Amino acid sequence: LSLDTVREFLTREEDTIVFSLIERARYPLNRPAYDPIHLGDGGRRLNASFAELFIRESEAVQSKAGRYQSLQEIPFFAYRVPFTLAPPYNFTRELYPAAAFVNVNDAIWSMYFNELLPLLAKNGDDGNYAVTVDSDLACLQVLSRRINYGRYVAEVKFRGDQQTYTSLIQAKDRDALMKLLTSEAQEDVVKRRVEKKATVFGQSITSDGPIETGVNNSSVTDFKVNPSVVYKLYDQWVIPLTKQVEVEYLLHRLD
Ligand SMILES: C=C(O[C@@H]1C=C(C(=O)O)C=C[C@H]1O)C(=O)O
Repeated sequence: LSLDTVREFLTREEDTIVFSLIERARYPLNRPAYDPIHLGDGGRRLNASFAELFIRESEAVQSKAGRYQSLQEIPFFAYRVPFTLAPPYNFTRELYPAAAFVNVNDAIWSMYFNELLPLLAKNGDDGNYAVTVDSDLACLQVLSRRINYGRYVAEVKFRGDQQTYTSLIQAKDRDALMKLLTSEAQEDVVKRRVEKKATVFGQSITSDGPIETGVNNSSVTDFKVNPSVVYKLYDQWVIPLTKQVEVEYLLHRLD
């Protein structure tokens, strides 16, 4: 584990994030999938939306299949699944055990449904609720993995400067920790790269004609997902939440 390898991991996740957003943007908003009122007895019996039920059941299957044996994966719902069906594997435990539980899945959940989804999907309802919500799950899973990977980033940064981090952790100085782990230059690189990936991955490819790589010379409607929405996703949510995970992890790093 080094700063280079954790940054390579985050870079690769950008591809998955952009493609999962492209998939979700294919479908209209499909609002009935997100409101408990449309399920069961006016929503009173189940008290959950179709999206919640779908995600909970899907995660339960994946939990049984061992998905969450890896600390890189954190479910949105808690499961009491007694055993895994998967072949056993000894995952390397790079994280500090007392801090490994840190995650911001609740914040990711509400950001995704309340802020991002309305920017991603056009108004409309085509009834394809299962495929639509399946694509939500794919987005949520990769966003969760990327953002909660802040634990690994924080572990690397802690090991790289134990003395400074230790005194700030002992002083519980969140602001100073945030400042120390922040690299504005790196954030700028990430945001500009991910916006560019959205312009490249989100084009309709034809057998002739050039591939555009700039945001400025094509109109936004040409792209399968608006590159400025992807920029905004990283600027306002992905990076700030990743840093929040880093700070929370560090605050438990000496427990
Ligand atoms: C993840 C890192 O820590 C912080 C968060 C970043 C991000 O979420 O992309 C980028 C730079 C840092 O401010 C890092 O240094 O790579």
